[in-house]
Amino acid sequence: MTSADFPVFDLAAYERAPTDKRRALGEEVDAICRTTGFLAVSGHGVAQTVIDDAWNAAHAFFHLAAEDKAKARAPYAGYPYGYLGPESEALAKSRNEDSPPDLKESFNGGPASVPEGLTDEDALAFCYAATIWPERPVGFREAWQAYYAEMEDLAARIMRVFATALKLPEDYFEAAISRPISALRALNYPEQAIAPKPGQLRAGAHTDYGSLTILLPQAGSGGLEIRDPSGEWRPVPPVPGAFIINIGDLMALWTNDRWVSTLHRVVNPPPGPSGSTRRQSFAFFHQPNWDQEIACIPSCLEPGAEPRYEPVLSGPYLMSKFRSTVAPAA
Ligand SMILES: O=C(O)CCC(=O)C(=O)O
Ligand SMILES: [Fe+2]
Repeated sequence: MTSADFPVFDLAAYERAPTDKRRALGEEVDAICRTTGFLAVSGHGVAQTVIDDAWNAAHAFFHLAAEDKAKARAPYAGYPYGYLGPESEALAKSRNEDSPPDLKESFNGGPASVPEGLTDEDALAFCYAATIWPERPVGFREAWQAYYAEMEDLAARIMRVFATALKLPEDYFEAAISRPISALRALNYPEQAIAPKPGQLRAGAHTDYGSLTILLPQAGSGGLEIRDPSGEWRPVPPVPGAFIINIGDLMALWTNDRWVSTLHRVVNPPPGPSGSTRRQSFAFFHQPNWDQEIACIPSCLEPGAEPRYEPVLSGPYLMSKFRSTVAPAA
């Protein structure tokens, strides 16, 4: 692992390594997840063309006229997929903090198919709801789905690293993520011609809700910050050729807070012509099976200690968090 300011984990090197070396690398990941849970992953093997095609498709979508983007709009507030227009979400509300809406718009898509035999009505109405695809740009859906599939695969590989880091068998999480309900979100943070309201950010401070998030911030961009263990806000740099990974609430719950689901946010660019830059990112939110119970992993419990949290179900937990962030119509 190389580490200047920010840890970079070489996934290809890990996967090539023999068991004892994997354990040693896992210990480094454990140390990171105990402090911030944010690291860069290189050696991921995702083809650059897949990344570029999805990135360019999202870029073209966000540059359509507002009425064209609106054709792919989510049909009602709280619907998870399709286009969510400007100021429709306030992430800080997921932590019961009243906040103006985030200065962003997004396009969101869910799992490619519904698992056979799934009948849970909430699951069907929420995470298996249809993605509202835009008609333009041409090829958007194909590029999106190719990137989504790569992210799902990468997330499963990282979950194997996490199992090793927790000194568990590598396939420990496999059954819990066999029918994942992950979501991919393309984010556009527009140029800020008008000054933000007091307390209004590009993305308010929040933790992510699921198992792990795979972020691709725009190359060379700033704005993403994490609150480090000392309580200071610290920038997370985009790392060329790597994805930024962070763990979410379910990993903290699973590990009884051995690992931290770190607070993060996207701050506004400095005012003025040079600072009013648009920023794009991709966030893939990996989420265990809808009906998977997430409870403290026995080996994460110190002898004599009690679990800190009641178990939750992956899907209903995600749904309640997501719905808590819906901003009232302006
Ligand atoms: O855009 C980014 O870099 C991060 C966005 C984020 O944290 C989120 O949407 O959960
Ligand atoms: Fe986030």
